[in-house]
Parts: sequence; structure tokens; C-alpha cells
Amino acid sequence: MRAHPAGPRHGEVVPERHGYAPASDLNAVDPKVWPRSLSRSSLDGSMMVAGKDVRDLAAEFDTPVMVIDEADFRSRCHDFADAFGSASAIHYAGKAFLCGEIARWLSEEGIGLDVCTGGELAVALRAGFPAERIAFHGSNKSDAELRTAVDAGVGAIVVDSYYEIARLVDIAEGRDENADPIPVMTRITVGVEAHTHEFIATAHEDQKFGFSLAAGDAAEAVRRIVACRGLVLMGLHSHIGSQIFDPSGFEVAAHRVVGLLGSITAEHPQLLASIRTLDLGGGLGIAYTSDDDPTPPDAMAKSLQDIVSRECQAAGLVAPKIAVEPGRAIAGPGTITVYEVGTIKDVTLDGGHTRRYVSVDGGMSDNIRTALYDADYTVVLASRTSTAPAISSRVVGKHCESGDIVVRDCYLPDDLAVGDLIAVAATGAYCYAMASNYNRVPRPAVVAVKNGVARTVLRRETDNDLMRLETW
Ligand SMILES: Cc1ncc(COP(=O)(O)O)c(C=O)c1O
Ligand SMILES: N[C@@H](CCCC[NH3+])C(=O)O
Repeated sequence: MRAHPAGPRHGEVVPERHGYAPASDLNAVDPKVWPRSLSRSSLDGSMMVAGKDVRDLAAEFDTPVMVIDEADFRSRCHDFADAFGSASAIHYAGKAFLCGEIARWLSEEGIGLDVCTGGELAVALRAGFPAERIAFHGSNKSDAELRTAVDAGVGAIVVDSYYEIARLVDIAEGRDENADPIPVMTRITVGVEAHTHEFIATAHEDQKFGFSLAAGDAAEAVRRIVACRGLVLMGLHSHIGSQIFDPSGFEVAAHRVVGLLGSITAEHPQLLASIRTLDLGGGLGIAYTSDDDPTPPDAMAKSLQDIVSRECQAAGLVAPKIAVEPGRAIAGPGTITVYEVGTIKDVTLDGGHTRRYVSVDGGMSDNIRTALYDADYTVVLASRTSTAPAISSRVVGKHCESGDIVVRDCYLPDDLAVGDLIAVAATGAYCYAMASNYNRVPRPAVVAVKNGVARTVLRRETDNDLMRLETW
């Protein structure tokens, strides 16, 4: 029996997104979108992650719950290391999702870590992540953050402004004469218009990151670094944006960074010995829906390696090591969010059509990306399969906000009922990392599953957690 009062039905809902049609099988789970270990139980069709039934996960950890397929996360680290030829060339971008357990996995996999605040740095160091494999980014690092990073011995500080160089010069001048110089890279704004949402593109001129190549700031930053004996420039860095499918933006960036390498080594020949890395940043897109076609790491590696070696050869330079900083492409695909359906409403729209609103027990506090970037997600009924017809639906959260949308346009089976579990795919990057306590909603638990065994990585917040800053 349907658990919700069936509202007025005026015919088939017309989805807003052009060309959006229901999948031929609503129970299907496209391997491109879902974690590598994900399957449907052969007994009753319930969704399984790494051998664990989502109904058992919900019973044990409550909902909403974010479920990481640990082997998926680790295997994507290997994919990048294999593609780029060395684990040390890969810096996982911690901003996508970082906690102690993730830092430990990265440490075990031998890859590096990019942090962009003192908070991310603190988590990594507390988890025992080797400091020398950390690159410290950020457009406004404080003096205290820089001192902590230098004292910890991070592998590189990626400088982003003249103020930061001045802060580092101060720190370097205050150190013991025999201390090793502080390793730095410069973040270059290469002037590429990445084909992605404007809020997540970062290499066009009119934004806050980096030193402009075109305006000559990049060359001037290098001069100021070279002038300080306590700093050593060990690489150049560029990051063009995020959720990018078209490798041409990276190729243009690589071309321009190699051009800069040529001009600065002509001006400062000593840099030929110290600059060992061209870091082309992160940004590789992932499939949030079956329509997305991301470039696989090996194809991306080949195209970047080809262009850097070609350009270096033309410029008479020895090609430095290429490094990349994938966040989303490592963390994103292997995690799902499991929600319980709480209410179902059919709403009549202009023209007599109906839209079904399916409310779940989380929302924009655990996934702000739909509200912020109009992001697309894939959602399916997870606790069972269904052969009911597809109904155009919208998955919304429990927040006091009409923009609290988790999946804007989707098809779910007509017999979806209160108490069913639904799963949203590819929520491992920038969902928990950007989570909030809006409306005093506690953050969900994050659970890792491996070989049928689930364990808490981050526990669910409690009401006490919500009140821990009170001074009463
Ligand atoms: C400097 C830098 N590196 C790496 C990343 C990771 O990006 P993504 O998660 O899209 O791979 C970002 C975020 O956009 C970034 O700003
Ligand atoms: N937070 C963004 C990406 C920005 C990445 C960091 N520069 C997202 O969810 O897609």
C-alpha cells in the first residue's frame, strides 16, 4: 500500500531539463556513476556496497549515512599513480573530503596530499600524514598557518600573493642560518577559461587565485622568491578549475606554464636545478549521471605528458616531473549517500502537470552542491527494486528553504513509499566537506565499507555536538 496520500494526478509530469527521460530500467546502477563494488542483491534487489546491504547500514548507522567504498577510493589513487608513473606525482586534494581515516589511506597508498587551510593541515598532521608529502595551498594563509607548515616541514608551500611571499621571507629570515630553505611553488593564473560552472573555474584572470602570467605578476613573484636565500622555488603550479571534462584547458595551461618556465630559467639560470615539478592542479571531472563522460586518468596523463615534453623539447628544457592534484576524481565516485524517504507530495504545476516531491532526512546541509552549482546527481530506490512506472520526481531535504534540493530532476518508481531508502551516487567529494549545521541539522555519519565490513569513519553528530560552542 502506498504510504502517502496520493494527490491530484493530472497526467505525466514534464521534466524541466531538456531531453531528460527515465532510464529504461529504474533499478539499473550504471558502473560509471556508482562505486566500483556496488551491486544489487541477487535475493531481493537491495543495494550492496562492498558486500554490505544498505538496509543493514541504515539499521546500524541510521540515516542519512554517507557510505564510502574503501577499495574504490584506494583504487582511484592507484589509477592516478599508474597513469602518471609515480605515486609521488599525485597530491590528493583534501578539500574534496578529508578526515583522519582518509589521511591514513593516502599515507598507506604513498600519495601526497594538498591542504588549503591550517585546519586541513592540522587534521593531516594529527593523523600522522608525512609532512614532506603535503603541499600547502590557499589564497590567504595567515602568518600562524605558514609558521606551523614550515615548522612541520611540509613538502611545498604554494604561494598565492605578494603578501604571502613577504610573510615567508620574514619567517625564513628568522630561522637558523643552517636551516634548509623553505620549499615553495608559485601558483600561476594562466588565463584559461575552463568549461565548467563559473564558481568553480579558477584560471581566468578575473578571480582571486594566483599570480597573473599575462600581467607579469608570475615573473615578479619568482624574482621576489629568488631574492630570498631562505626560500627555494621547486615548482610552478596551475589549477584551472573543477569538474572539467575537456582536456584542452589543461593542455593550454601546460603550454603556458612551460612558457613561463622557459622565461624564468633564462632570467634565473639557477632555477634549472631547483624547479623539479610542474603541478597542473586538479579538476578532473567525474560522472554524476550516465550522460557525463570524464577523461580517464591514463588519457589525461598521456596528453599532459605529451604536451609538456613537446614544449620543453622545443624550449630546450629538461621536462620536469608533472604533478596533479585530483580531489573529486579520487573521492567522488566511491561514496553514496543513503537517505530515508520521509514524506511524498504530488504538486500540481501550471499546465496541469504534477511534480512529485520526495523529502528525505538530510538535504542541503549534507549536499549543498545542487543549490550552489545546480549540480546533477543520480538517485535510485536502494532498499528494494521496483517494477512500478517511472514518475518524474524531485528529491528535497528537510531544511526550511525552498532551494533545499538534493536531486532536481529524476525519475523514481511510482510505488516509492515513506520508509524506503534511496541512494544518491557520487557524493564523496565536496558534500561532507561543505556540510553545515543549517537549521541545526546534525552532520551524517560517514562509514567505510570493505569486504562486507562497515566501520565508522566520522560518527554522526548529536544534539550535544550542536551545542558544544554554547557558553550557557
Ligand atoms: C589548487 C587546487 N588543487 C586541486 C583541487 C581539486 O580539484 P578537484 O577536486 O576538482 O580535482 C582544487 C579545487 O578545485 C584546487 O583549488
Ligand atoms: N566545491 C566545488 C569545487 C571547488 C573546488 C576547490 N577549488 C564543488 O563542489 O564542485
